[in-house]
Amino acid sequence: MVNTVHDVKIAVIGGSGLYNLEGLEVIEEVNPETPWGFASDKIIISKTPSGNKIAFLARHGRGHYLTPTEVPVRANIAALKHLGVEVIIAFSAVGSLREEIPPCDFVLPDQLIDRTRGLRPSTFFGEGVVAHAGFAEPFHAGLSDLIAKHEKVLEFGAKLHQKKTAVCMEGPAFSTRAESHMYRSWGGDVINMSALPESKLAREAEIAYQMICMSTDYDCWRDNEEAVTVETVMQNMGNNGKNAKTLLHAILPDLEEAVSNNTLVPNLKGSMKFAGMTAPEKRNPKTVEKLEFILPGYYC
Ligand SMILES: CSC[C@H]1O[C@H](OP(=O)(O)O)[C@H](O)[C@@H]1O
Ligand SMILES: Nc1ncnc2[nH]cnc12
Repeated sequence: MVNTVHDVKIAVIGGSGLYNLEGLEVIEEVNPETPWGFASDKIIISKTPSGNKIAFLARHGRGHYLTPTEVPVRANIAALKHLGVEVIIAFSAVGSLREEIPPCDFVLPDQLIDRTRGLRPSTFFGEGVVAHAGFAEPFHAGLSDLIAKHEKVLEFGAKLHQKKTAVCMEGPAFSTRAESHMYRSWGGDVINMSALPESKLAREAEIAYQMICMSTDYDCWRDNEEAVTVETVMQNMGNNGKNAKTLLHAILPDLEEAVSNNTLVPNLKGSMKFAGMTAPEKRNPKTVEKLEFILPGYYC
């Protein structure tokens, strides 16, 4: 039941300090109702320089009125999937847990540690349809490589790091110093409050998902230094926001080509077809109907 009227294959999710995409012609704003409710805000559909469509969604809403815990992530991912989205580039402001990732550097994590507290619905399944998505590699290696090729466009001396581990905490208060040290001892490189369940739900919806983390602070593990504040985060988001837009414009041609030729590896299409466990006669018809919105024909 992919929405052929819209047929938008690429989406961008903007986080703290990134509430729009500049430099692209806006075509329309849509707000589809999903079986999991409405998205954080209207989804803005724009035209790329090559004439393709691209969707933008502000994770916390434009004006930032949703805490990380309150973001309706299932509705966000379902709404994007329903528009036809196959690829999500998700931006996030993160704290750095490593000396070598100063504020303004960008990070493409390939691993993730879940420190959310079970307050966020984190699956489209349950209620009579059981399925288990593979999540050993929580981000998309092909997308990460495609993005990393464009590191040179970053300004303000920013570097781009690949193959790092993100920690996703519940928030909204920041970590204690003890927690920050613990995350470092676990191998965490950056920390945010948004990578989960966004990445997991994208995987369940068979959407290739890569988060672009933008370092804004050193969290609070540097013992004699001031701990992270919203003020520090937003100060650094000035430069980060500019770099985010520059990077996005730089990767678009390659991304559009990869999506239209279906060359992104791994190819997630069809991956959920064989993830289901529930016998057809035992499936709850109401849940089956909801799942038709994102994975049409898979469980009916
Ligand atoms: C404003 S600092 C904490 C806040 O910033 C990040 O948001 P996003 O990932 O949407 O850029 C982090 O995850 C927290 O939600
Ligand atoms: N230090 C931090 N902890 C969690 N989320 C963040 N987002 C930006 N900086 C952060």
